[in-house]
Amino acid sequence: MVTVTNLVLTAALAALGLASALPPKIGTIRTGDEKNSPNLGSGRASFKQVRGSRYRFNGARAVYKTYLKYGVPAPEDLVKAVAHTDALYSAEVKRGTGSAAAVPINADFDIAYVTPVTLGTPPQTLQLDFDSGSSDLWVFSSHLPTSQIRGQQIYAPNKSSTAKLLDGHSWSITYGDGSGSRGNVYTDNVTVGGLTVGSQAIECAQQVSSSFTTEDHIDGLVGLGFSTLNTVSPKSQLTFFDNAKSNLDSPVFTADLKYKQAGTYDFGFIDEAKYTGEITYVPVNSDPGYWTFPSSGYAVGSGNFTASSISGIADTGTSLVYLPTAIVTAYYRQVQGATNSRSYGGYVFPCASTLPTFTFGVGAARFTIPAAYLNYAPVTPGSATCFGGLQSSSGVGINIWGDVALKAAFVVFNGGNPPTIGWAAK
Ligand SMILES: CNCc1ccc(Oc2cccnc2)o1
Repeated sequence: MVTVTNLVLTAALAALGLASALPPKIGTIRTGDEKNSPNLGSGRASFKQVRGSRYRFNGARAVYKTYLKYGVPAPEDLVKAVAHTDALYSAEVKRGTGSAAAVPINADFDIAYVTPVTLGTPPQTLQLDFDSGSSDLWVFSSHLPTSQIRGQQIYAPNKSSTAKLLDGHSWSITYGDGSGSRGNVYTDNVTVGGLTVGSQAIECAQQVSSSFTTEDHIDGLVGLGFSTLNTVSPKSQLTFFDNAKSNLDSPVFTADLKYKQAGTYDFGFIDEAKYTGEITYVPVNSDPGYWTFPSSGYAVGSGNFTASSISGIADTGTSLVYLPTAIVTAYYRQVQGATNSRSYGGYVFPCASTLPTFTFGVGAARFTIPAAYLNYAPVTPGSATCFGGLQSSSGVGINIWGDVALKAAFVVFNGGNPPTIGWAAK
């Protein structure tokens, strides 16, 4: 790719009549596949020329080349035109997309999903929990006491030639389930599914809570909430998505989470093969920093749909669905043997119970969570008592559409202005 510096230098030489001292490289014309060329060995060779995938016809540059070819100084406005179109093309070349797997961390039930993320130079790959309910990208790191690491992959900034300490900065975060972590901050290159952000803030853990230490399949989180929630101090940092947005073909990421199998997170594009029918978009209130959107109501099993505006957040980092007590009690009234257990901290029922589905509305669209998703897991391994995938939000303080709901749909997180969220069947 021709840099503007090269161009200005060439122009300067051209102006002095010393043209073509730096023959500019125009696009990349890929020659034919030499080893399969039909007439090698006869002392003659011809190569099929094909247009390079990155080739962009640039008229101003073609004219400019003619001036160079005949050693005629190019007029100033032509040189400017060439520089301008090159800059446009280089911006276009930089535009991108990414696509990466979201893999359940547990074979038996979907506690959380992790996605491979490479950090630094040479690349260090960690499995991170993409969390639209928070906005810190933090990792298990070489700055943690070894007593707090139990099998997790760590990021070692001192082993990355592109890592830079964000001097004097720190972070500390606590999640809705009481877990948390804190530490210092570096910037480095971060790549997700082929999409790279240079100088992404990577928050290196110096301390993690016990539930992170015991969760050995999660090496950290990638916050995909709004950057206003970021905890880095004294200067808060941007999320991976906010940093990537201006280079994405479209300012979106999508979640296609699945029940007990790997799904995908896509960045910069909407994959039509991942959903059926239409996507229903509704407004997002990003003020609290979450992807807060209005649901239009609910139905339990084959019962009537109750129209009711429910404000809640789409949170890929939370396993379950947390809704107002009135809705949750209406659901468990239909489940034989269900009780709201203080000892287990929520609604439980005999694992053999037949569960109804749960349908929620987004605008005029309706999404039904299959009964299997709502039988979340035995309260302890092998127990005949199971914990519900739908729980009351009264203790949480906010309604949360976690993975149990998200994996029943294809969800578009549109970071445009204004932000919206789209839901589609799949
Ligand atoms: C289960 N506690 C540790 C843990 C793993 C992933 C997360 O992250 C969370 C937890 C709750 C809400 N949002 C993100 O915490």
